[in-house]
Parts: sequence; structure tokens; C-alpha cells
Amino acid sequence: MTAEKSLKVALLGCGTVGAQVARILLEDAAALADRSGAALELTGIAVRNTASERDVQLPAELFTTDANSLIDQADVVIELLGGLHPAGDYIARALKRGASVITGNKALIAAQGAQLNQLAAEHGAQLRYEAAVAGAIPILRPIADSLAGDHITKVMGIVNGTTNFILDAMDSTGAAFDDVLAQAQALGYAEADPTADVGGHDAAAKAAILASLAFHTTVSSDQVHTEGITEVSAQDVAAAAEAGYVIKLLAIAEHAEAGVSVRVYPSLIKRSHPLASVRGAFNAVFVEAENAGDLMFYGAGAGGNPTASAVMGDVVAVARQLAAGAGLPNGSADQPVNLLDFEQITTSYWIGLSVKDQPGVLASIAAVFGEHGVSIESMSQHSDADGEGSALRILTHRGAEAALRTTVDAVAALDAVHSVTSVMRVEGN
Ligand SMILES: NC(=O)C1=CN([C@@H]2O[C@H](COP(=O)(O)OP(=O)(O)OC[C@H]3O[C@@H](n4cnc5c(N)ncnc54)[C@H](O)[C@@H]3O)[C@@H](O)[C@H]2O)C=CC1
Ligand SMILES: N[C@@H](CC=O)C(=O)O
Ligand code: NA
Repeated sequence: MTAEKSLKVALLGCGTVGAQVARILLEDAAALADRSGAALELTGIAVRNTASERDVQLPAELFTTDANSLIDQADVVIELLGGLHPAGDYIARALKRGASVITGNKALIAAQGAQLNQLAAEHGAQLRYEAAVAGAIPILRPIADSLAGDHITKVMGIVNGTTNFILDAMDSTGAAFDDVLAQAQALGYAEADPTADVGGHDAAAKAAILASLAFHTTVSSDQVHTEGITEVSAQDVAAAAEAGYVIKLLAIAEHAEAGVSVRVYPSLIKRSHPLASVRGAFNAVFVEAENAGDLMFYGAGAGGNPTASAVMGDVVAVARQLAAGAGLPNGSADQPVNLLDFEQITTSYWIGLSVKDQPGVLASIAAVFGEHGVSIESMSQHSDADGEGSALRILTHRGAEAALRTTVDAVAALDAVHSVTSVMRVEGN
């Protein structure tokens, strides 16, 4: 079948993801036209340097440094530059012209998604960003469309491939943090500035987008409590493994009666939990909804080809709408929600202590927990590596974050305690 309509597609960026998107647009042109109902004509690729060497061979005449001219003649703009500027300006320019936009830029959407969605709606354009969260995994459309008739109560998952790759390698091979990060960068998983990955900010942007769609509201990344994995040591990983746990960087968005909480932190989960088996740069997202119950989405969370697949899914969806001449409402109604302070959330703690090996120590520590109303689920004691004292590991029942923190501070102040060697939250118990 030959498509009668033709849509001009402008691509901004030809890095890890952009190059694969260009390849698919050119290689799969016939199939894409069939599925879209319109031929997708790649009119140009905006880059910084037209003469740069690239991994994918693409026709030289497509490259330009003039992004604005490309945007100004496009029906569809694919933004794969990353960063807030100039990506945000280019997207706004396209939407104001009524051109639809596809992006994988979670940092931008988590910061300015509400304004950009508004701009799209005002100009009858579409803005789609499935690639921005959990790479290839279809997660935003299931949340925004398939579950639109339900009430989502919780979204919890591993949404950063780089940190999962690092934590997995530390767990399975005992590899050092820096070596594994370099591998993740070479494989195209990491952000241009990898501190966005290891500092938890990339996952926080994704958590904000997930919470916004799941709870029909606007949550921005600066409202997400964010802790990265830079403080997770090889000793933490080994101690967790010994106790039957694995450490994962989790993004959690919860809608309870008291309000909404959105947070990212490294967390212990039991080895038997499905999230524990998410290896390498894979991602997995659990969604709990009132009527649907529990759903799990799993797949490649990063990398050029997987992410390009999500981009292309959005391109075809947009093209179908444009070919059919139909408009599509963007996102869902913005409802105000009460965002909880991080101190108000409930979680359980796994605490490692180095203590003096003398009578009465356990009783004094247990007393502090009792005084703060935090109950202990289990406690184990081993000799310290240096034989100077004892290593204690305490798992608490769920309690308010504020109470757990004050308890740790009070325990640290005890004479019998040399140091607090690790504090980590436990999820999925
Ligand atoms: N790599 C991955 O696994 C994933 C990436 N993403 C997102 O996709 C987007 C692109 O990511 P990657 O392809 O990995 O990044 P990248 O760094 O490999 O590619 C970006 C390209 O854009 C170019 N660029 C930046 N600013 C420019 C400008 N002003 N004008 C022209 N060219 C410019 C850079 O030189 C680079 O070649 C980012 O928003 C990223 O967060 C989303 C999901 C997964
Ligand atoms: N840097 C990100 C890329 C995908 O979003 C990651 O590691 O997950
Ligand atoms: Na996705």
C-alpha cells in the first residue's frame, strides 16, 4: 500500500538514540508509512558539527547546524539533544507552529512538562515522551491510556539503567563503582553528565513524570525526595547479599489517603522479590491500581536501539493522528494533590552498627528504639572484621521516616556504639 499523505520529520540530535532513530526512519520507511497512513520523510538532522564521525552511516546531505530552519518546515519534530536549553526552546518553537513533538528528554519534561503540554494543547499539537521513562518499556501510554478508567495507587520501579547496571555488577562480581560506570557510559546507557544517573536525578525526573500521569497532576523533579547511589559501598552490597537482600535504586510514587509521596533512594529488597532479578541496564515498573490490581512492566531501560523503539512508537502514533486529521488531547486534567513531606512517609530501615563487644549493649540499643516507638523486626550480631568489637545489623518494622531518623541519631550517640556503618531503607517486604 502506498501512503497518500507525507509528513516532514525533523530530527534534532544524532547521538546514541538520535542516530538509531534516523536509521529506523530510513531503513523502515515502507513499513512505517503503512502503519502510519502517511510517508515519514526525514527532512534533516540538526547536529553541532556536520562533519563528525558517527557510528551509523547516514546520508551527509541530511545534516545541518540550523535547527530552527528544520523545525520551521516540519510536521513532526523529534528532539533527542537532551538538557533544558536549547532543547526546550526548540520544542516550544515547534509546538507554537502546531508541529507535534516527540522527545526522550525526561529532565525537560519533569521540569517544564505542564507548560509544554499546555502549549501543545493551545496549538493543536501533540507532545509525546514515552522514551523518557524506562526506555523501551511501554509505560506512559499504559498509565495514561489503558489505565485511564482506574485509580492508580502506587508506581514503584527500577527506572535507571545505568545505576542498575552498576549495582548489579557490584553485587554479582564485586566490581568497583568507577569501573562499572565507565562501562555503562561506553554502552550508551549513561546521561551526558553521569552524575544525573548516579545522583538519582534521572530517576527523580522519571518518578515525577510517572507520578504526574498516574495521579493526574503535576509533580516536578524538585518535589521528589532524591538520594543516589554514590554512598552505596561494596561493603553495603556484600552485607546486604549476606542477609539475603540486593540493593536497587527505586523510584516510588504513592497515592495514599494523606497525600502523594514521590521519592527515589537506594533500597534493600529481598532476593526473592521480582525486582531483585532485574539485571544489567534492564528496568521494571510495578503499578498498583484499585481495579486492575498489580501490574508489572519489564524491559530494556536504556541504550540506543531500545530507546529508539519507544521514540518510533510515538512517531507512528502521532503520524496516525495527523494522517487521520484527528486531534488528541494531551495528558490528563491537572488535579491538585497534597504532596507529603518526606518525613511523613513510612518505610523500614536496615541499620548497620559497629558496637563495643560488652554485656548490656544490645539492651541499651533496643531501649533507644523502644523510646522512639520504632519496633525491631530482627537483629543479628557478628564479630567486626578487625575483631575490635561487634557488627550489628538491625531490621525495623515500618515506621515514620522522621522517627526512624531520630532513632538512628540517638543510637549513634550511645557510648557503646563506635559508628553507624550503613542505613538503608527496605522496600517490598
Ligand atoms: N541513551 C539512553 O539510553 C536514553 C536517552 N534518553 C534521552 O534521550 C536524549 C538523547 O540521549 P542520547 O542520545 O543518549 O544523548 P547523546 O549525548 O548520545 O546525544 C545527544 C546529541 O545531541 C547533540 N547536541 C546536544 N546539544 C545540541 C545542540 N544544541 N545542537 C545540535 N546538537 C546538539 C550532542 O552533540 C549529541 O551528539 C536525552 O534527553 C536522554 O536523556 C532517554 C532514554 C534512554
Ligand atoms: N541514563 C538513563 C538513560 C535512559 O533513560 C538510564 O541509565 O536509565
Ligand atoms: Na518507555
